[in-house]
Parts: sequence; structure tokens; C-alpha cells
Amino acid sequence: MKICEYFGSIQGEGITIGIPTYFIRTAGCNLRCEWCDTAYAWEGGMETSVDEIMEIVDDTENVCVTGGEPLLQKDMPELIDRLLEAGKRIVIETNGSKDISVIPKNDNIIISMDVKCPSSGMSDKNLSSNLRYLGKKDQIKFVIGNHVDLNYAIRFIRENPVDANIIFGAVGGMDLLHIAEEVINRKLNVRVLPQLHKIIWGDKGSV
Ligand SMILES: C[S@@+](CC[C@H](N)C(=O)[O-])C[C@H]1O[C@@H](n2cnc3c(N)ncnc32)[C@H](O)[C@@H]1O
Ligand SMILES: Nc1nc2[nH]cc(C(=O)O)c2c(=O)[nH]1
Ligand code: SF4
Ligand SMILES: [Mg+2]
Repeated sequence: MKICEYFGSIQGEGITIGIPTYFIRTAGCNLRCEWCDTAYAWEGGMETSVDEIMEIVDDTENVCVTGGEPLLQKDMPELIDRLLEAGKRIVIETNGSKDISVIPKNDNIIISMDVKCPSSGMSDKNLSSNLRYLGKKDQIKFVIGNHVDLNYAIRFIRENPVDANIIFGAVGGMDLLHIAEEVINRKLNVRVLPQLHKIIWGDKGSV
């Protein structure tokens, strides 16, 4: 498996925000979101075996497997199994364009799937068949860059009722005012969240 980086941090996104978490960032992505803050993970990476990864992962209970796009890695199911065996609670970040049915149903796995809004330039890659595999422990993240994205996200959740948690965030992770006001005014069952790691450390990699 191609690994970009490992690091310990605070979970900056989604329903586990604020929890000390160990990150495994895979390398390689099949999308090119206009606003991606992790372009350094799009290519390259170090070929690493699952055994080697398990040696490197520290004893933090919470692990976030991300990328790049982790579901591109053919031995991802094996890594997930090994992390579960090691008693880890896992968040898997995936871009929604790859079939998530390969991820085992397990109370210790949160599937964190993006639905890409138009400003990403990748909204035609959203795999609608994925929605059926998301349960109430999972989350769908919409990264919103403008009014078009906000209307897209609101229409999407109205047309596709799901049990999963819905997160609205901003491109850049910080400027939530307009999103928050729309969510309040429209009484949406949505969580409005920043990228906490950018508030703590600024917009840089490996945190
Ligand atoms: C770097 S991606 C890696 C996982 C997967 N490729 C995906 O897109 O979900 C992890 C998360 O960071 C978010 N993200 C990337 N760039 C961002 C930005 N500039 N502002 C806000 N969120 C961003 C993505 O939307 C995704 O939820
Ligand atoms: N602290 C921190 N939390 C995160 N949650 C999801 C991330 C990602 O890049 O997938 C991320 C990240 O890059 N850093
Ligand atoms: S899918 Fe994720 S890693 Fe890939 S370009 Fe988009 S935000 Fe970046
Ligand atoms: Mg990140």
C-alpha cells in the first residue's frame, strides 16, 4: 500500500472532532478537487506492507485512515481488519467516488464519505449507490464553497434522506457564517463544523 504520511493529531473534522487521533494518510487520489488542501498526497508515497503499518501505528485508540483516496489501496480491507483486531476505533475518509461496500460493517468503523459539491469540479463523480451503505454511525460531508454548492447540498439531502450524520463545512474550513445562518433559517438537520486542526495549527499539512 502507498503511504503518504503518519501523524498524531486532534481529529479536525466530523462527528469525532476534538478526539486525539492517529492518522494514516495513503498516497494517490483518483479525483482532483479544485480546493483540495492535500494535493501533496495525490501522487507518490512509500510502498508499505500492512505489517509495517501496524508496527508504525501507535497505541492511540482512535485512528483515521485517509488520503489521497484510501479505497484505491487494494490491501485496505486487510489494514482495516488488522486495525480492528488491534482494538482501534476507525474513521475512514473517502471521496464518495469509490464503492464503499468493501468497508466491513462494524460498530468501530465510521465511514466518513464526501459528497462533492460543484465548486470541487468533481460532483459528477459522486457514486449515488454508496448512500445505501451508510448508517447512523456514519457521516456525509459537504464542503461548501459558494451559494451554488450550498443549494446543491441542501437539495441533495432533501432528495436523498439518509440515517447518516450530515456535516456542512466550508472550503478552507473556517468561514462558516453564511452556512450556519442558512442551516438555522431552513431548520436543517445538519451539523455545521470547522476544520479544527486549521484553527489550532493553521492551514498546513501533517496536522
Ligand atoms: C483530504 S480528503 C482525503 C479523503 C478523500 N479523498 C476525500 O476527499 O474525502 C479529507 C477531507 O478533507 C476535505 N478537504 C480537502 N480540502 C479541503 C479544503 N480546502 N477545505 C475544506 N475541506 C477540505 C475533504 O472534503 C475531505 O472531507
Ligand atoms: N487533524 C486533522 N483531522 C483530519 N480529519 C480528516 C483529515 C483528512 O485530511 O482526511 C484530517 C487532517 O488532515 N487533519
Ligand atoms: S478526493 Fe480528497 S484527496 Fe482527492 S482531490 Fe478531493 S479532497 Fe483531495
Ligand atoms: Mg486534511
